[in-house]
Parts: sequence; structure tokens; C-alpha cells
Amino acid sequence: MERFYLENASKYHALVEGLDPLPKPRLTKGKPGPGMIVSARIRPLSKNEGFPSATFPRTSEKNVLDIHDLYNHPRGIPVLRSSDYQVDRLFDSSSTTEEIYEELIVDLVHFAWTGGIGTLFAYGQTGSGKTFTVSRLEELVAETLMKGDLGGEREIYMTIVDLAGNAAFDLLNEREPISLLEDSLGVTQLVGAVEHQVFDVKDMKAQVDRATSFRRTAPTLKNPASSRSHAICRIRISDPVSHSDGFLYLIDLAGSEGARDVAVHGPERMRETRQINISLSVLKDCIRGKAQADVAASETKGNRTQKFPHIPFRQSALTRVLKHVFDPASSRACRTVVIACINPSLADVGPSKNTLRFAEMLRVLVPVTDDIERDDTSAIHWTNAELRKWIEANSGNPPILGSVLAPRESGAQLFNLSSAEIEYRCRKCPGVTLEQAKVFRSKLWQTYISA
Ligand SMILES: Nc1ncnc2c1ncn2[C@@H]1O[C@H](COP(=O)(O)OP(=O)(O)OP(=O)(O)O)[C@@H](O)[C@H]1O
Repeated sequence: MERFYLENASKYHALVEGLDPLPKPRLTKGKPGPGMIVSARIRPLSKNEGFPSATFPRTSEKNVLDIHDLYNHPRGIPVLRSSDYQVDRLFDSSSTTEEIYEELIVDLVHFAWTGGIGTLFAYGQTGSGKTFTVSRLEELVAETLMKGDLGGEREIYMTIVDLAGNAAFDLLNEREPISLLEDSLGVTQLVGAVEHQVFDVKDMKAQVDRATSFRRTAPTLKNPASSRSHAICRIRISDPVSHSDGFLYLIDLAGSEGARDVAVHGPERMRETRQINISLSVLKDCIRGKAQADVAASETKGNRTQKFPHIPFRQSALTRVLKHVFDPASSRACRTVVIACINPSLADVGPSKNTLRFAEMLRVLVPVTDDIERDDTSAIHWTNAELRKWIEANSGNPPILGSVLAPRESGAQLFNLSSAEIEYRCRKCPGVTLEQAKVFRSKLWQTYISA
């Protein structure tokens, strides 16, 4: 197939240039649900790949991507086959990891700092840029956490482990095997993994580099050092005053390889690929189930008598480790960001389409009512400054401070927080009682409902 693409590269360019400049519009009704953003990042095409780019972000529509494949028609005339995909946020090949951090990840850091659970998944075919993206994001997270301007004292602990099938290894301890055991509360513990307390940026970055050097890699057709395991970097942010922990998970998933890529590597690698694909499939079901549960909870304003979708988090080691992210019984406030990484090369259109289909399946959209679409001044569109003003005027005495907001939190994000999270934040303001926090919470939601 690659030979076919190379031989017909000029034909491909001519067909793409001759396409209708106004592609069929993508009609999606709805906005992303609370607590979940599904994005895609297209990496630049490297010079030595030799194939044309087959991915085309639309200029006329935000966050929509066209992929044009060249089909070897039986009559011998190559034809174009086009498909389009939509995500919540698309980063094209000129985007930097710093931009992705500012738009999507810094909020997760603030969220974890205030006691929430923030999770990032980088997903995609082998060689699509997952490790490149996550490594830089880890450095940027370290810089934010250690800058000292997040407010309050915290202790930071890091654990970095590697999951290959059902086996787990400690990347901060020379890849020593560890056990995944469930404790009496049903939480899967990483027994034997070192939890390293970090005190500055240099120390954090050194731990990340150390973990990278112990990561399991193997050559695939697409990447000479392909990661054949899921790497989980867990950052626990402990508040010594309230004795509560926030968590940040940065997860570089194993490359989703096609059978074609591993066929030359024998039965061991085929088995490994099967295990990776099964765990990715369970992960998809869990992320989607969680997003549906979040939407249902926000629509019923946290009423837990509502029947939530089944989330099969016990079916793989990866999702068992992330129990408090996926367990519907968990009361922890969670936010998740998925970055679907794409190699734009024409030779990779098949895996790229699979990755984008996977990303689309994760999206759970909330219907947008006409009122909300029309009314840009409604409460959920308030800026941070407007929110602070509203909080000051409506929080009673002693006042609940505007600091209950994470620095970049939007109106929609604040209104979608769980009741436990809102009360937890209010209680951190001096003198505020639980009763007052509850009154404030219900005022907040009434404002949201009437918005
Ligand atoms: N945004 C980018 N800009 C420049 N180079 C990139 C970018 N993303 C990836 N690359 C390069 O592409 C190659 C493959 O990237 P990377 O190793 O991150 O892929 P991967 O998805 O983690 O692969 P695997 O799943 O096989 O481990 C690397 O040489 C990396 O430097």
C-alpha cells in the first residue's frame, strides 16, 4: 500500500487540490459535557517520511478535520475517499505543547491543587507523538506546581509506573515489578511502588527523565523506540492543613498498533498488541461511561438516585488503578482531558481514522438549548471577574472568597462542580460554616438553572 501511495503522490495532490472548497458541514448539536475535553493533536510531518500529508484541519469550521485517503480502485483509477471528524479542540501541526498546556492542562493542575482529580490521557497510533507531548507537559506541570503562586502550602509526591498487560513495574525504582492489590476499601494500590516527595522543578524533571529511561520500548514499523506499555505518572498533592489529597494523572498510553505493524514480530508481540488493544477498548468504555455519568449527574444536579451507566473499570489493570476516576460510586470531583495524537502522513490514514473514531466515541455532548446559544450574558458565560463579583454579593457573612474559583475557572465549570466539591472549597474560607456553604451552593445552582 505504501508503494501505491508513493507512486501516486502527484495524482493525490491533484485530486485534493480539485476538491470542492466548501466541504459538507459537520453538524454537531451540543457542547462538551462537564469535566471532559476530547482534543486531537496533529504532529508535523517529518521530512524523512516521504509521504504527503492526508489530514486537513478545516478553515471554515472550528475543530473539524478532513482526512483524504487514496483508494486503489479495482478499475485502476485511484480515487479519493474523504471522511471528517470533530473533536472539542483541535491542535494543528503548528501548535506547540505550551499552547496545549495553557488551554487544557493548567486547569487540571489547579483543579488537583484544590483537591480534585485531574487526568490526562494521550492516545494514538505508534509514532504519533504521545510521548513527545506528555514528556513536555510533565515538565510544564512541574514548573506550575513549583512556582509557588498557587496559594497555600502543599506537599507533592510522585509515582511513575508502567503497566504491561496485567504486570506493573516501578519506573522510579529501576523497573522493579510491583503488585496491584485491592485494599479493604476496594481501591487498587500500587504495592511496592516508590512514592517520591519532590521539592523543586529540577527534582521533578529528574524523576521524569529517570522514569523515561526505564520505560519498556520495542521497535515497530513506525517507531524504532515504540512504548509497549502504559506509563502512569501520578502526582499526589497533599494539603497538610485539611489532610486531603488532590491527584493529577498524566498517562502516556501504549501505541495502538495495527496487526500489520507487528505481524513481522512473532506471537509474543501479537499477544502484547492484543493485550494493549483490549485495555484501550476497556478504557474507551470507561471514559465514555464516566462522561455519560457526569452529564447525567449535572442534569439531575448531583442526585445520585439516578441510574448511571455501567462503567467496566474492573476489566483491566489500567482502569482498576484509576478506580477513583471511574468508579461511579466515588464522590471525588474529576476532570479528564484526552489528547488523540495523529501522524498526518498519507501512509498512516488507516490508524489516524481509527484514532479519531476512538476520540469521537469518547465525546458525550450536552444538548445546547436555544436560550443558552442566544444569551451570551447568561450566568454560565460569566467571566472570572463577574463570577467573583457575584460570589461576593451572594455568599453571606463571613463572605466566601472569590478564591473558591480555580484561577482559570469559567462560569460553566463552577456551576458544574459537585456539591461535595463546592462545600469543600467554601469551607476553606475563614469562618465559613458547613450550613453557609450549603446555602451558597444552592444559590449557585439556582442561578445556573435560571440562567
Ligand atoms: N509535535 C511534534 N513536533 C515535532 N516532532 C514530533 C512531534 N510529535 C512527535 N514528534 C516526533 O515523532 C516521533 C514519534 O513520537 P513519539 O515517540 O512521541 O510517538 P509515540 O506516539 O509516543 O509512539 P509510541 O506509541 O510508539 O511510543 C519522535 O521522533 C518525536 O520527536
